Amino acid sequence: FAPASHVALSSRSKGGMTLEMAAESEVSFDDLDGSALQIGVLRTRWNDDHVTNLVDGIKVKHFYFSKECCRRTQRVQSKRRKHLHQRSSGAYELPFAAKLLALSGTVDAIICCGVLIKGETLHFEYISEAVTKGIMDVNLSTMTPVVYGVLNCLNEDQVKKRSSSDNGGHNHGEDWAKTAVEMATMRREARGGKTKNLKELQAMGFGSKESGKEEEPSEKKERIFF
Ligand SMILES: Nc1c(NC[C@H](O)[C@H](O)[C@H](O)CO)[nH]c(=O)[nH]c1=O
Ligand SMILES: CC(=O)[C@@H](O)COP(=O)(O)O
Repeated sequence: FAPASHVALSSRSKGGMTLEMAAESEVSFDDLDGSALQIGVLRTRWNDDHVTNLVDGIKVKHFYFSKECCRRTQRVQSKRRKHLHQRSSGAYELPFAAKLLALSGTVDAIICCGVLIKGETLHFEYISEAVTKGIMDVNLSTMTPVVYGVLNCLNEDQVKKRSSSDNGGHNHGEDWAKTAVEMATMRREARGGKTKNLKELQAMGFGSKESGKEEEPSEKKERIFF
């Protein structure tokens, strides 16, 4: 096989060897329209600067679909600021916050955004595994798409190459935003255009069997936190 320096940046996994990074996105998406969707972004305060870069990447792609969409989304964002952007302390707290947000019924998809960097102990391995599993659990137990926007890196250099387009890097937040829109659209289509499905909520212990009607989120209801 060729040494890393001889291989194009975008062919990271060829020949079973580990290359330094892939600058370009390795996945393509169809044209997406996120204008009617509410995407919740949960981010950590750990590794604040890197996570802020990732969230900036998410916003760029979340709002890029059209100018009209951009204006509308920003309006919704300022009205529902709390729904769209919440901070948790560390990555370990993300699945819990995501479950709360999913069960609030106010969003079509969630992006959990954080950065774990290996230290001296096994802490990194345990937290990474728990967060990965926790986020998948929230996906399936709440039937809300929760995007895994967590970088698990051995050093800060690896983080920089994946959280910023500077110096030939690629901001993964851009792909996470597209993934959220794609999955939220898939969920809406599966539900015939509705945000909430009463049967699903009942299966999770929410909603009332008597009402017999599908509930849509109400802006007037007092909500704590989300
Ligand atoms: N070291 C990192 C952490 N550690 C904190 C944990 O996520 C958690 O907040 C704590 O164990 C309390 O439950 N978090 C990150 O997001 N990134 C790190 O590099
Ligand atoms: C990912 C971590 O939590 C890590 O920074 C902890 O560091 P250490 O293993 O040196 O305690």
